[in-house]
Amino acid sequence: MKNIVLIGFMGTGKTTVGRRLALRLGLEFIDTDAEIERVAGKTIQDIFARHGLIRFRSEEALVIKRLSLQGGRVVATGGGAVLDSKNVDSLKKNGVLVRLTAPPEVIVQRVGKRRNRPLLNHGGALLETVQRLMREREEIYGQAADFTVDTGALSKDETVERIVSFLRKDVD
Ligand SMILES: Nc1ncnc2c1ncn2[C@@H]1O[C@H](COP(=O)(O)OP(=O)(O)O)[C@@H](O)[C@H]1O
Ligand SMILES: O=C(O)C1=C[C@@H](OP(=O)(O)O)[C@@H](O)[C@H](O)C1
Ligand SMILES: [Mg+2]
Repeated sequence: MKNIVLIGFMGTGKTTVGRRLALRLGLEFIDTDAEIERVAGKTIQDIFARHGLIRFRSEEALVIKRLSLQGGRVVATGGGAVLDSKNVDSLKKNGVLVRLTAPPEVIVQRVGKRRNRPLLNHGGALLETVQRLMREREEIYGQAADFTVDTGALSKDETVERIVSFLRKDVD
């Protein structure tokens, strides 16, 4: 069985929905950010602050390469994971890629509570930063995705059920 891989922008719900989806399907859950933190023994914020973005991306690529060797799990990626086409190739070899989206205003609400995403923490206007990054990444997410769920007006469990029905159709 392939992995079910959640991709998409920060705050679309990859980590939260991924964990629920794994429970729902009785599969193991893995979050690439949590795995990077475990391997490095540091938080994502620390890795960015001490070593920078490029080092974070290389840790992320290593984690993705390794986890793509195994199937049958739900994988939540970090929002920038698919910016590197090598990561997309690794994830696609052994996984179906489900993209989560949400409007920028919803993203701002969701990430607003906990400012633990270094790329959104530079002190500028949050909505504008989200809109700009989203525009820059839109095409890449769209090309990588096998299926897209707009989570903007959905609860977490409704999002899970959309993914489950897509997977059922995919198997038939
Ligand atoms: N309908 C929804 N779907 C997914 N997440 C939601 C939803 N409504 C609120 N959230 C909240 O949005 C926040 C960001 O979710 P998270 O899973 O960390 O996103 P990501 O991993 O894509 O950055 C969490 O606090 C989550 O509980
Ligand atoms: O979009 C990005 O470049 C990032 C998204 C984050 O993960 P989430 O999408 O789970 O917030 C995390 O990997 C890091 O802060 C970089
Ligand atoms: Mg996440």
